[in-house]
Amino acid sequence: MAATVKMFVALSLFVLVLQGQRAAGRSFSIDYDNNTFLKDGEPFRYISGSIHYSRVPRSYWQDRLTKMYAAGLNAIQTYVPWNLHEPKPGKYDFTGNNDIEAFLKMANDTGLLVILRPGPYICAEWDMGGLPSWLMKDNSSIVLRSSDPAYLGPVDTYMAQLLPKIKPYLYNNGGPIITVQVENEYGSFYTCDYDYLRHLRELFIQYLGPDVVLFTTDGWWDGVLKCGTIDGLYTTVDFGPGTDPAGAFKGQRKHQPKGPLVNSEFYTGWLDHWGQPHAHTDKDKVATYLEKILELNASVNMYMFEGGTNFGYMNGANGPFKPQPTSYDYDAPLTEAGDPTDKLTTISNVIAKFRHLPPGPVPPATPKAAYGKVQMTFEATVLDKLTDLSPDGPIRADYPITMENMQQSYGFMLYRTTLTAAATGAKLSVPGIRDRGYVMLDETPAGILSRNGPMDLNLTAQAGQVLDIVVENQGRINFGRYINDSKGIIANVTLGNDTLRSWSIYSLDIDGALPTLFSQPSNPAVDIDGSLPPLSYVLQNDIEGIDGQLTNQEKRSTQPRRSRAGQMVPSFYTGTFSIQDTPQDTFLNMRGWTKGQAFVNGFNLGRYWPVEGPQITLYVPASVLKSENNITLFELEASPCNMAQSSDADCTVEFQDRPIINATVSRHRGEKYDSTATDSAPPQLDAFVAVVLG
Ligand SMILES: CCCCNC(=S)N1C[C@H](O)[C@@H](O)[C@@H](O)[C@H]1CO
Repeated sequence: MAATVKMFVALSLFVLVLQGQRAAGRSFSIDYDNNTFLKDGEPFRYISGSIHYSRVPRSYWQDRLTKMYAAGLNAIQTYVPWNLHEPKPGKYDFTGNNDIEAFLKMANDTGLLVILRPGPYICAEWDMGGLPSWLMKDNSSIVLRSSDPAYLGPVDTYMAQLLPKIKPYLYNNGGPIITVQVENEYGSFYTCDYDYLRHLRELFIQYLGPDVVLFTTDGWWDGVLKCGTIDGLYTTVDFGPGTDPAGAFKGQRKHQPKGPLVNSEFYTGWLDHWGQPHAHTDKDKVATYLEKILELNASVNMYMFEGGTNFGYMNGANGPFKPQPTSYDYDAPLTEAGDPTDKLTTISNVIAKFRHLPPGPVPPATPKAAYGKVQMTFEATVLDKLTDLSPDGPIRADYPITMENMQQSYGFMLYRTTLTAAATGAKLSVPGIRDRGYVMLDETPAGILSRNGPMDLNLTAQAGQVLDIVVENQGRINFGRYINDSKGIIANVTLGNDTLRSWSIYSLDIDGALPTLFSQPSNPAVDIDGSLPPLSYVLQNDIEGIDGQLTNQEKRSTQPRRSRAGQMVPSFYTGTFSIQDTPQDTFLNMRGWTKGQAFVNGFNLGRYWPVEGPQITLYVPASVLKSENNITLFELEASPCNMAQSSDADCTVEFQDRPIINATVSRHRGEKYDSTATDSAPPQLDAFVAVVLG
C-alpha cells in the first residue's frame, strides 16, 4: 500500500512539474529574421477579435466564442480587470463571471488562441481603466501607473495572485495564450516612467517564465511610442479604419525594426457616451482597411468583435466628464446580445481571402422575447430605507468624506447635515460633486447638481432643516491623466458664506440590501437624532400575499414629494412578471423614466438614462430570468408614476424583443422628465470622431 501511495504522489508531482513547464512540442515565439510569429516552429499570423469576459454573461461565453471561431478568427483578445478580481484589498474573486480560467479553457476548447491583456491598467471604457478605486483611499494623489510604491506595492501583490493562475494556460505550457500585453497604451500617459515598465516586464517574466512573448500597444506615432516602449517588450500599434496601414506600420517599425507587423486594436466601431450619438463605423470601410492590413501579412486584433455590456456600475468615462453608457455594443460585428451582423459577414468574407473558414455557418442570433409591459409600484424613497441601505449607520465627520475613504467603490452615497442658520436665496455650492447630486431639504427635492454643471443652486431654508444630497458615482475616468477620479463629495460644501459642517455620511448598499429591501414593512427613516419625522404617512394596507393569504403589510401609499420642476426624491419602484416558457433574452425599454439603476431578480442590469440617450433599452440576458420575476428600479429624478397629468397606466416598463441604443440625442437641459428620445438612423462617422476629440 505504501508503495502505491508513494507512486501516486510521485506521479502527481511529475504532472505538476510538467504543467509548470513547456508542453512537449509546443512553442510560440517571434522570428525576427523573417518578421513573423512562429507557432510550433511554423510561420503564424493571428486574426483575432476582442471579447471581454467581464462584459458577457458566463452562460453566453461559449455562444460568443463559437460565433467568433465560425467567423474565421484563430484568436481572441481579452482584458483582465483588476478591480473585478480584487474588489477589496486582499479579497480576490476568480469565480462565476470572474472565472478567467474557465474562460481560457473554453477559448482553448473552441480552437481559439488567446492574446491576454492583464494590465494592470486596461482603459477599455471600464471604471478607472480597471484599476481598483481603493488605491486612492487616504491617498487621492497616488501616482497611478508609475513606480510610486503606493501603486506598485498593490500591483505586485495582485500580480502574485493572478499570474500564477495564468501560467498553465500559456501556449508553451499547453494552453491557448500566445502573447501577453504589459500595461496598455502606456505611451499616452503623462508619467512616462520607464522604471515602471521595466518593473512590470520583470514581474511578468518572474511569474510567466522567460519564453512568453510580452508586448506593448500604443498609437502608431512617435509621440506615444516614445514613452510606451522598452526593450524586451515587443512593440505593437493600434489604429482604425481610415488610417493607412502601411503608414501606421512604418511607425511600428521605427521602434520595432524586426518582427511581425501587428495592429492590436483595429477598431470595428467605437465607444459611446451618454448624450452623444451612438457610434457607427461603416462595415465596408472596416472591410477595406482590414484587407489592406491582411495583405501586409500583419497580425490583427479587431477591437471589439463582441462588445457586450457594462453591467452594474462598471462603465468608465472620458474627461472632462463624459460617462459611457451601459451598452458596450461598440457597433461591433457581434451585437451587445451576441447577434451576428452584416458587418460580421463582410469581415468574414475578407478573412476567407486569407485563410480557410471553418465549415458551417456562423450560429444565428439567440432568440429574443417581448414580455410586454410590467406595472411598477412605488415602494419607498431612498430616505425611507436608510437603515436597510446603510445598516452600519452613517459616518459622522466635520467635512465630507470621499467614496473611496468611506471604503466604497461604486454606486450611491447620502450626505446629510442639519442647517444651523436660516438662508434666503443663498447659494448652495458643491464644487466637489462627483458626479451628480440630488438635493433635498426636509425630504423635499430642491434641485440636481452635476460635475458638468450646475454645481450650485439657490436655497431658502430655516435653521434646523435637514439638507440631504444623494450622490451618484457615474463611473470613473478610464483614459488620460485624470484617472484619479475620486467620487462622492470631494470638497467642502458652502451655503452663502458658510462652510457646512457636521455631516452624516451614508454608504448606500443597494445591491446588498435588495434581497430583503421590500420583503418587510418599510420603516420610514428617522434620523439617528430623530430630527426627521417621516413626511408622507404610512397606511395599514391588506395586500394579496403571494400565497393568496391576506397579509398585513405596511406600505407607503403616497408618492414621494416632487418639486415644482417635477423632481422627486430618489425612490424605489418594483414590479413582477411571469414567463411561461423558457426565458429568452429581452430588452428593458425605460422610455418614460428619467435616470437610475435597474435590477431584475437582484441582478444589476446597469444604468438607464433615456432622457439623455442614445441608449433607451437595457439588455436582459436570459440567464437572469426565471418563471416568476421581479424588477426593481432606483429612479433618481422622476418616474412616470402618479404624475398629475398621467394615470398609473404610465407607471410601467416594457420588455421588448429588440434593442434601442441609437436613439436621437438632444441636450435635455431644461426639459423636465419627458423623454423625447426617439429611434433614428445612426449618425455619420465624423459625428463620433467629434465625440472622441471632445
Ligand atoms: C476618447 C479617448 C479614447 C481612448 N481609448 C482608446 S483609443 N482605446 C484604446 C484602448 O487601449 C482601449 O482599451 C479602448 O479604450 C479604446 C477605445 O475603445
